[in-house]
Formats: sequence, C-alpha cells, structure tokens
Amino acid sequence: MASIAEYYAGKSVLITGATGFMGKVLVEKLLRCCPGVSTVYVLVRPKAGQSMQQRVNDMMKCKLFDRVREDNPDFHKKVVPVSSELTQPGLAISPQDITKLAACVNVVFHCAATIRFDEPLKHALQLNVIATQQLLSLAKQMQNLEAFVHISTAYANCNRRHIDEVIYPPPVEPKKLIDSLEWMDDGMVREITPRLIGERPNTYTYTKALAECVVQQESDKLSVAIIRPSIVGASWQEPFPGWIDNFNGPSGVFIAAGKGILRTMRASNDAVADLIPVDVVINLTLAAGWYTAVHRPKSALVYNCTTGGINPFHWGEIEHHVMSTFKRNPLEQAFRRPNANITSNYLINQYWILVSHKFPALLYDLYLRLSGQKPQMMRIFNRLHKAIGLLEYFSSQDWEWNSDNVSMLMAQLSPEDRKMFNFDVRQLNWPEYIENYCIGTKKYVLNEDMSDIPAARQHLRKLRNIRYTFNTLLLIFIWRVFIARSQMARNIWYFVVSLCFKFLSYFKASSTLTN
Ligand SMILES: CCCCCCCCCCCCCCCCCCCC(=O)SCCNC(=O)CCNC(=O)[C@H](O)C(C)(C)COP(=O)(O)OP(=O)(O)OC[C@H]1O[C@@H](n2cnc3c(N)ncnc32)[C@H](O)[C@@H]1OP(=O)(O)O
Ligand SMILES: NC(=O)C1=CN([C@@H]2O[C@H](COP(=O)(O)OP(=O)(O)OC[C@H]3O[C@@H](n4cnc5c(N)ncnc54)[C@H](OP(=O)(O)O)[C@@H]3O)[C@@H](O)[C@H]2O)C=CC1
Repeated sequence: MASIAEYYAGKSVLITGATGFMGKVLVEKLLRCCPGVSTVYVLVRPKAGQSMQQRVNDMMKCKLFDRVREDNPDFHKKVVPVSSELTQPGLAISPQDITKLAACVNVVFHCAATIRFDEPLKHALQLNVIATQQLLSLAKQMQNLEAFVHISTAYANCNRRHIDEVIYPPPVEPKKLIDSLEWMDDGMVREITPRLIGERPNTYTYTKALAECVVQQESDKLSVAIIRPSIVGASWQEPFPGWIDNFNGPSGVFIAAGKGILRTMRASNDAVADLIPVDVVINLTLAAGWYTAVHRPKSALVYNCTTGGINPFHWGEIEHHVMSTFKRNPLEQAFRRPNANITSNYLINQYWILVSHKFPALLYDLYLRLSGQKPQMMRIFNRLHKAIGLLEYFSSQDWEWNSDNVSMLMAQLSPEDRKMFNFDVRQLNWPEYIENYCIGTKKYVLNEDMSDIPAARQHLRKLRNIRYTFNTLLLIFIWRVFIARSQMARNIWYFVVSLCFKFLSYFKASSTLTN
C-alpha cells in the first residue's frame, strides 16, 4: 500500500479556510511532507482591502513556512488561489474555476467556518451549514474526487457527556431550519435562537452539528471523513514547537493571565482540559484523507481527535504551568504580576472579579484621567469578562470521547508514516507543551522578543514594589481610621508597640552583654 506522501504525490488538493489557523498548518505540512503533491488549490476571499493573491502571498511569507521555504524555495508555485466567498450562492466561484476544479481535484479538505461563539444564528448557518452543502455539491461534480475531509469539532455534540465516533441525529432537520430562517428577520431569529440551540452553549456548536448531518446525507455518493478536534492549541513539534497565531480558545486566556490582567476565572481544577496540538490535528487529517481515498469506506468515518481519554491533563494543572512559565518568561509591559487562580465557585469568582479586576481597573482609570489620558482599563475588563463568560462552559465540565477510529487509523500507518504524521498523543509531555505554548503566544501572537525578558522581569519587580508600598499604605490608613474610632483598638495598638519596644530593649541589652 502507498505511504501517505506517496499517495498525495501527483494529486490535486482543494482546501477551504487555508488562511485560518488550522488551514495554514495544513498547507504547510502538505507542502513539506508530501513534496510530490501536484497542486494545492485554496479557496480565498479578498479581505480588509487586500486581494486574495496578496493574502495568500503574505500567508506564505510568514515564519510558519520557513522550513518549507528552506527545502523548496519555489513551493509557492504549487499553491493556486481560487476566489471564493463562501456565503454567496455557488460559493461565488467563477464558471472557469468550477470547470478547472471539477476536472482536477482529488481530495477536498473543508476547514472554513465561523468559530465565533457569539455569531448570529443566520450567519453561522450560512457559513457552517449552507456553505458546506454547496461545497458538497461542487465535490459531486469533481470527476476524480477520492476523499472529502470535513473538519468538525468534538463539541458538536457537547449536549452529551459520552461521545462516540458516530453522527448523531441533528437537533433539527437542516433543510427545515434553512427554509424557516430564510423568511425571518434578524430580530425574530435572535429571539428564537436560545430555544433552537437548547442545551448547546452557542450557535457555533449547534451549526457544526447540523453541518455533520449535511455531510452524512452525501456520504453515500462521496468518500467522506469527519475530523472532530477538541480545543486546538499551539503546535507540539511541527514545524516548530509552540506555533500559534491567534487569541482563540485558551490562547487569549493565557495571554490575559500572563499580562496580569486576568486574575480569576471560573473553571474546574479537576476537569480534563482537552487541548489538542494543531500539528496533531493536521497529521490526523492528512492520514484520514489518505485512508478514505485508499479504502473508500461505505459510510462517513468520524475521528474524535482528543487527548482526555488517552493522556488526560486538568485545568488546575494547566493553571499551574501557565503561571509558572509566565513568571519565568514574563510578557512585556504587564499590568500586574501574573497571579491567576481558577475556581468553580460562582461567588468566590465574583468576589475576586470585584477585588482583583474591577477595583484595580477603576484605580488605574482614575490615574489615567488624572494624568490627562483616556481611561481604558474598565473597557478592557468588560470585553475580557464577555470573552471569558463564553469559554467557561467548556472549562467547567468534562466530556468522554471514544477514539477507536483514531486508534484504528494509527494501526494502519507504516512505522515511517507514524513518525512523519505523528498523532499519538500518549507521547505528549504536558508541562513541556504548555511551556512552549505560552512562549509561543509571546513570540508569535504578541511578537515579543525573547531578548527583552530581563527588562520584563525588571518591570515585574517594579510592580511588586508598587504593590508592597500600596498595601503598606493601605494598612496604615485603615489602622489610623480604626484607632481614631475605637478605644479598644488604641489599647491593642499601645500594647503591641510597647511589647515591640521591650523586645528591642531586651535584644539590645543581651547583645551588649555577650560583646
Ligand atoms: C486564570 C488563568 C489560568 C489559565 C488556566 C485556565 C484556562 C482556562 C481556559 C479555558 C479555555 C476554554 C476554551 C474552550 C474553547 C472551546 C472550543 C470549542 C472548540 C472549537 O471548536 S472552536 C474554536 C474556539 N473558538 C473560539 O475560541 C472563538 C471565541 N471567540 C469569540 O467568539 C469572539 O472572539 C469573542 C470572544 C466573542 C470576542 O468578540 P469581539 O469582542 O467582537 O472581539 P473580536 O473577536 O472582534 O476580537 C477583537 C480583538 O480582540 C482580540 N481577542 C479576541 N479574543 C480575545 C481574548 N480572549 N483575549 C484577548 N484578545 C482577544 C482579537 O484577536 C482582536 O484583535 P485585533 O487585533 O484583530 O483587533
Ligand atoms: N480552533 C479550534 O480550536 C477548533 C477549530 N475547529 C474547526 O477547525 C476549522 C478551522 O478552524 P480555525 O482554523 O481555528 O478557524 P479560523 O477562524 O482561524 O479560520 C477560518 C477560515 O475560514 C475562512 N472563512 C470564514 N468565512 C469565510 C467566508 N465567508 N468565505 C471564505 N472563507 C471564509 C477564513 O477566511 P478569512 O481569512 O478570509 O476570514 C479562514 O480561512 C473550523 O471548521 C473549526 O470549526 C474545531 C475544533 C477546534
């Protein structure tokens, strides 16, 4: 049987969402480890005043592609952008491009989606479900298609505690929902959204569940695989440890905690933190594409790409390692010293929000106002609380995912492929991974230089001294107020002072005697 790289040699691949976090890693790995791949078509839209070609060029210039560039400086010639806006009819692909794709493409990887947790239902449905439907219609026109790989999420069925590698019945028939929402205005949709999503926490997980159903409906005509990653984090090994380029999921939380802004969050210390490194997800995705094309399973195979059941790590342990890493490798210009705690208790969390978030923010904004600057800290905290509020559902409970198909796939790989496309998370050393992840957020998300760490440490020492001074002044102030009002407090105060004085005199006398 052909190895994975041998299989992709001479093949044309189509990728949606290639400019996104996971899409980029997929393009890079494909070009680096399957150098025989013929063409990588990427569906891209122009954005923020940049043409699609400019966006793809910029993407390939980024550090992530350094290793491919070293191996093959002409790698960019294999990447062919195709203009597409996935929310438009026919995905807004030109008829010429449709003809070309229909004739050439052998494997489709569908990564594009809106991953926002606060996306209005209509838009989430348009992108995550209707665009998937349209892509499947395009796939059915592809004469040489061998595999269609759809990226879902392990949380598509987060209303269940135990999740098997099967496609569960959808919460509603997707076609019925699409037809109903078509005539409703945005206000009506907003009103019925909570009723529709039911036990799911957001429109994202809801529409991803519907998308799986849409994919299943076509699985008798196409060879389909569905990959369900849990919480995708920085890379573990490839192309280098700790690569990450966004604030999504835990990354934003780590950064906010490292900057000393986030001090408390609702999460369960003992709940499994089902993080999965992005390179593991991409290796599994490429292997699943290969397996699907070679074996053509009769029905869609689902792969739960998770870590919890195999190599569990908990939010409490993550908190410890994140804090320890940022104390050793501080971020620049921290607001306060990093010192965050998680708690599952609502009231304790509210207390710390008041004391450790709102009070310092108010004080800092007061300082900004007095020094003629615009107050901003309270606004930052309000946004942070909104973001954290949307994540707490996932950090306060745990799920159990079956991963038999992942084990089966691993068993099918040759020893060489198992190394080259490693998705065996039993080998993952969590403390080392979390340290590289935090350093990755510093280097690649915040673009901070590691050589500035001594200055960042100096800044933390300055913050510690400010805190000591502030706490001492506060204590003295409280005590003064207390003493002025209570005779008993005054008596205790004089008693303590005279005791200290007696001790001092005693030590002075005894040291004179011994000399
Ligand atoms: C106490 C600390 C100890 C640490 C240990 C404990 C850690 C617990 C961590 C728990 C994490 C749990 C994570 C669960 C994730 C479940 C995942 C389900 C899996 C998936 O399938 S999908 C991927 C997940 N999707 C997301 O993560 C998207 C979530 N984000 C959103 O929905 C929106 O961004 C949000 C939060 C609603 C904010 O919207 P908005 O206010 O409109 O802001 P923008 O998105 O436009 O962003 C503006 C600007 O801010 C940056 N940004 C975004 N998020 C953050 C953040 N969390 N922190 C800091 N900055 C953030 C963003 O990049 C933009 O920057 P620009 O420079 O582009 O303007
Ligand atoms: N990140 C995570 O933790 C997890 C992600 N997943 C799944 O993995 C997949 C990839 O996620 P991730 O890379 O993190 O997401 P990103 O948000 O980083 O990337 C989304 C991609 O979709 C593209 N896209 C969005 N809207 C459109 C549109 N209207 N037309 C054309 N392209 C569009 C974006 O293009 P553009 O650059 O133009 O905006 C981008 O390339 C998704 O399917 C997600 O559900 C699953 C589990 C966890």
